[in-house]
This record gives sequence, structure tokens and C-alpha cells, in this order.
Amino acid sequence: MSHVLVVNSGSSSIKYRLLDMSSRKPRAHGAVLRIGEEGADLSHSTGEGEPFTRPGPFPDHESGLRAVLDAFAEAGPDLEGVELAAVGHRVVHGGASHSRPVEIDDGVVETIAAFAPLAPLHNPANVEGVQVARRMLPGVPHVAVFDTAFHQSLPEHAYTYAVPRSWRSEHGVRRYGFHGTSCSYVSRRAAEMLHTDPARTNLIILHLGNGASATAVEGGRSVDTSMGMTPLEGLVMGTRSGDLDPSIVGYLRRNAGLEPDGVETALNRESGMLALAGDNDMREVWRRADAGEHGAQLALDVYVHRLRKYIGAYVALLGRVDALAFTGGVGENDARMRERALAGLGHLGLAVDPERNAVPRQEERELSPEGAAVAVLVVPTEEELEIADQVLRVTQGSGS
Ligand SMILES: Nc1ncnc2c1ncn2[C@@H]1O[C@H](COP(=O)(O)OP(=O)(O)O)[C@@H](O)[C@H]1O
Ligand SMILES: CC(=O)OP(=O)(O)O
Ligand SMILES: [Mg+2]
Repeated sequence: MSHVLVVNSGSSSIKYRLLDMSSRKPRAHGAVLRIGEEGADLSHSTGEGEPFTRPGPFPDHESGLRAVLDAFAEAGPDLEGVELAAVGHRVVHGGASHSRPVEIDDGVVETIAAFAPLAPLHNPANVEGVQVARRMLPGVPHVAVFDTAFHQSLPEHAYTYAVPRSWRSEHGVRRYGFHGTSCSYVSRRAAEMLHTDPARTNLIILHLGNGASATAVEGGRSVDTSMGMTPLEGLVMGTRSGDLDPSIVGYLRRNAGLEPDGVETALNRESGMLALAGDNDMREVWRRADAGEHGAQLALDVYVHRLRKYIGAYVALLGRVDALAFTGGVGENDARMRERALAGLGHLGLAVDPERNAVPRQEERELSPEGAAVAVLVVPTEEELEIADQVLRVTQGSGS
């Protein structure tokens, strides 16, 4: 049975996974990190023995991907030997034109490039990765799977911003939502864990990673999500501000002499936990807070405060919530954050059992106390597996 290579190209990284779709298990995975920077390196694991590593320099995605193909040739599995059915690419912004995965042609590449201004941390790298991979692996279909796709179900009242008509009609100003591949996977797994029909299951999904988002899922469909036209809106993130008064942007341009690009860069790359705590890695933020640093303590308070506002909003919006699912690097690992997120929300049926919450295991599990009204779950996200499943549906012709 066939294999799918899933590629997730970031601005300075290429993460990848080769999945055997008969066992649904990875045959190899790895990452090229710090592309274009000093200290670039590649690590490639097959699950047997030590990972295969190679130091850079990798000045660009082309050299990075070449190193990945070399790693497969040297450390296996041989890509020529496995039946490679397709390459699946994570693409963050697909706009309104892509509600499903599509086989990539030049037109699709143009669309992804056209949305680069709306996902400045992601789409430019996605385009780069797609183009390089198509050149280097020309014999197989390449399929784009969009983070925005799952949120195409948002009702008009949830995706509409209250702004002038021409902004909406001529400039596509609306909420798109992101982390959809993760939400699609997590909502299916959550329903399986609850033994409920996904089409009747209501969920709040908190994807807390480097980027972070909250999503309300009603009957298996996204009905609201915290990220907006770009992945900047909503929760406080590693380096992104999340929600803020849009007047701040104009104010800073007039009063601090900042250029529009400068403001946007600051809000995307120099804000969030990095700005408040001095670090965007949540483990380091906790370390600093525990050591008594006020900035880190405040950063955690701000992060938690925003998260709780969205939880409350989505409880109100859904009415009945069957489960709240934590996922992403923070959601899956950070017991203290989960505890603080739900502290005192027993009247909403939301609580974690301290012992269940404290188990340091990164596996699917239920954290809520016996008999709780709402199941609180940890569902480690499997974006690559979800992408590979969706890719096969496209290449096998059954759509998605
Ligand atoms: N044990 C942990 N406790 C707290 N945060 C953690 C832990 N492990 C990982 N994280 C955080 O997860 C984040 C990365 O999440 P991840 O979902 O892998 O991000 P990405 O958006 O890059 O896919 C980092 O901020 C990291 O600090
Ligand atoms: C869309 C997005 O924010 O993705 P990530 O969390 O991977 O940065
Ligand atoms: Mg992620």
C-alpha cells in the first residue's frame, strides 16, 4: 500500500514525515531547522537507532530539501523503493477559494502566493517548499491541504467583520480561521473518544502551540474560531499579540513613526509571550515566572485571561458543550496551564481532575473528574496524518 510524504515548510524550517498508509504509521520523520541561519541542521529518524543528522549550511529551502532527499537515500527508507503515492503540503492560507485539498498546479501555487500577505509567517515559506518539492519530486502528485479549509463552514455572522462593504466585497476582508487541519483531526478523535456521532458533537478546541487558537465546533463543523483574516487575531501566542484595538496600529504610525510593515512585523514576530516574558517558549516562561520575574508572571496572567474569555464565549455560543479538547505543544504538555485555564469554571461543567491532569503523558486521555458535565480531553494533534488521509482521498479521486 502506498506512502505519503507530508511536508510542512516554515519560514526557517522544513518538517516532514513519510507515512505508510496501510499501517498509518510513520516510516521516517525529521526536520531541517534554522534554514538560512547559522547553526542550520537536519535530523532524520526512522525509529531505529540514532537519528541521522547533518549540519548545514542550508542557505535556502532548496538546499534544505536536497538534504532531506539525501537523508532518505542514505538512512532510508529509499523513496524510490517505497510506493510514494503523493506529497502532501501543509498550506496555511487558502482564502475562500479552497475549501478542500487540491492537487497543486501552477494556478494553485499562484493562489498560495497571492495569500502571502495574509499569512506572512507561513504562506511565503509554503510557496517556496511547494515549488522546490515539485521540482525535486516531479513524478508524483503534490497536494495542498489548507489550514483554512475546515473553517469554510463558518456561518456568515461569524466570518463577517463589521467594516465597510467595499472592504468585504473588493478586498476579501473576512475571518478565515486557521489550524483547521488540526481541528479536523481533533474533532474526529474527540467524537471517537466520547463514542458519539461527530455530526452531533459540540466541542471547544484549544490548539495551543506556537500559534494558538480556540475553535467552537457544532455538530462536527466549525462555527467560530479565534484567528481571523490572518493568523494574528485571537489568543496571545508565542510571538503574536492576538486581539488588540485596531486603532493602536494607526496611532503608532502617527505617533511613533512606525511604518505599516514595521507594525505588522512587530505584532507577528515581536509580541505575545516573547514581548511580555522575554521568551516565546512556554517552558522558559514558566521557569522565569517561578524564579520570580514579574514580566513572565504577567505574561502568563495575560495569556490565561484571554484564553478564559474565549472559553466563556464559546460556551455561550454553543449552549451545549460535549467536550473541551486541549492540543498543540502547550495544550498537550502544560498541566499548569490547563489547570489555570479552567480554574473556577465548575459552574460551566468544566473542570480537570488534578491527578489526571498531572500525568505527564502525551497521549489521548480524559482529564475531567468522573461524572463531569463536559469531558475535558487531551488530544495530541496529528496534522501530518490528517494531511496524508486527505491527500489520499484527493489522489484516489474521492474528493474530501
Ligand atoms: N512541557 C511543556 N510545557 C509547556 N510548554 C511546552 C511543553 N512542551 C512544549 N511546549 C510548548 O509548545 C510550543 C510549541 O508547540 P507546537 O504545537 O509544537 O508548535 P508549532 O506551532 O511550531 O507546531 C512551544 O511554545 C513550547 O514551549
Ligand atoms: C496558522 C498558525 O498559526 O500555525 P502555527 O501554529 O503552526 O504557527
Ligand atoms: Mg503547529
